[in-house]
Amino acid sequence: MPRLMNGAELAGEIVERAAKRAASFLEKTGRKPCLATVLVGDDPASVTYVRMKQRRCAGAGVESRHVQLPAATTTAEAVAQVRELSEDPAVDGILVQHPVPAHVDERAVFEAIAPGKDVDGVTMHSFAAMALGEPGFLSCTPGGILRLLDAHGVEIEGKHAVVIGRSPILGKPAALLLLARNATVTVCHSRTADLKAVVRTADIVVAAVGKPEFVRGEWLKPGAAVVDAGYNPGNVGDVDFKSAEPVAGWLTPVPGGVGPTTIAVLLEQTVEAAWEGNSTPR
Ligand SMILES: NC(=O)C1=CN([C@@H]2O[C@H](COP(=O)(O)OP(=O)(O)OC[C@H]3O[C@@H](n4cnc5c(N)ncnc54)[C@H](OP(=O)(O)O)[C@@H]3O)[C@@H](O)[C@H]2O)C=CC1
Ligand SMILES: Nc1nc(=O)c2c([nH]1)NC[C@@H]1CN(c3ccc(C(=O)N[C@@H](CCC(=O)O)C(=O)O)cc3)C=[N+]21
Repeated sequence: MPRLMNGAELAGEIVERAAKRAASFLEKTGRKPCLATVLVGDDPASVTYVRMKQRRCAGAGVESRHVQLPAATTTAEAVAQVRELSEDPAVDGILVQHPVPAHVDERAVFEAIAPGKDVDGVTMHSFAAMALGEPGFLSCTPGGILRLLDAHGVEIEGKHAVVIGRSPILGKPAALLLLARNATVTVCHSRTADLKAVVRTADIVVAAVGKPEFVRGEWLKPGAAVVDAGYNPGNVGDVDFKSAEPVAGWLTPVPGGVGPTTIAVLLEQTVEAAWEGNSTPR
């Protein structure tokens, strides 16, 4: 039986610490740290995620301000909105919910986030910092994944980490963070020739595919640490939990694994952003 990597519990600890720092920020400046969330369109899953983030903020003494833009918003309009938030001294962090509608240039909207407010780690600035191993805001889900591994004593240095998926906010930055910790990293994607054979050699597997129960226990090296970043409709991960459970050494549940740590890192980085700069005393 694997050791379960409990993300809900770890997230609770991270949020508790962030809440204390948010309280002292309030004491010092007379205002709470503030996260602005931007949602373009009304995709029901995105609406749910944004609500979850706002609820977590409220519980930690972080204010949230929501900007809802219609699905027909143009790239220029969305960029202008985000720029406004970037210039607003009362806003400490900005999260633009991915995905935006197909006609909107998501990269352009992300780049309108001021680097000091990129608490979701989606800008080229943050990405470059992760790639170079420089300090900066982490992409939240990969940041949470590293926290989960560390909290459970999973060794990273010198290990073979296989990341399945190479999206800009998940797979690719997860690979960069593991590399910065001296793992030997392989990044797999839809054109990978023999995925099963690669996964078989992994000490650490990060599944970020977006396909329910895609990774099977039979693919795994016995004892591997398996992180399931997938979050598919019906709260189903990208790893087939049942077949992975008898083989893995460590395993994240879905729900209660990577999801809660993602939001915890977002909150932590928002409080950090508030302390670091744009704190205008009232
Ligand atoms: N818990 C959390 O906080 C978060 C969870 N998620 C979840 O993580 C999952 C992935 O999300 P995201 O990265 O945004 O998804 P994307 O769809 O952007 O990326 C999926 C990646 O998986 C690869 N892929 C697709 N099919 C295969 C295949 N058959 N074999 C190998 N690789 C394949 C794609 O390859 P290619 O590049 O070649 O197309 C791509 O790189 C989803 O379930 C999502 O809901 C996402 C963000 C945050
Ligand atoms: N710019 C951007 N940044 C993101 O971080 C981002 C995004 N866009 N778009 C969508 C995905 C998805 N995502 C989740 C976060 C938390 C849970 C989470 O906490 N899930 C709970 C379950 C909660 C429930 O459903 O009750 C769990 O896994 O235990 C899930 C999914 C962040 N995303």
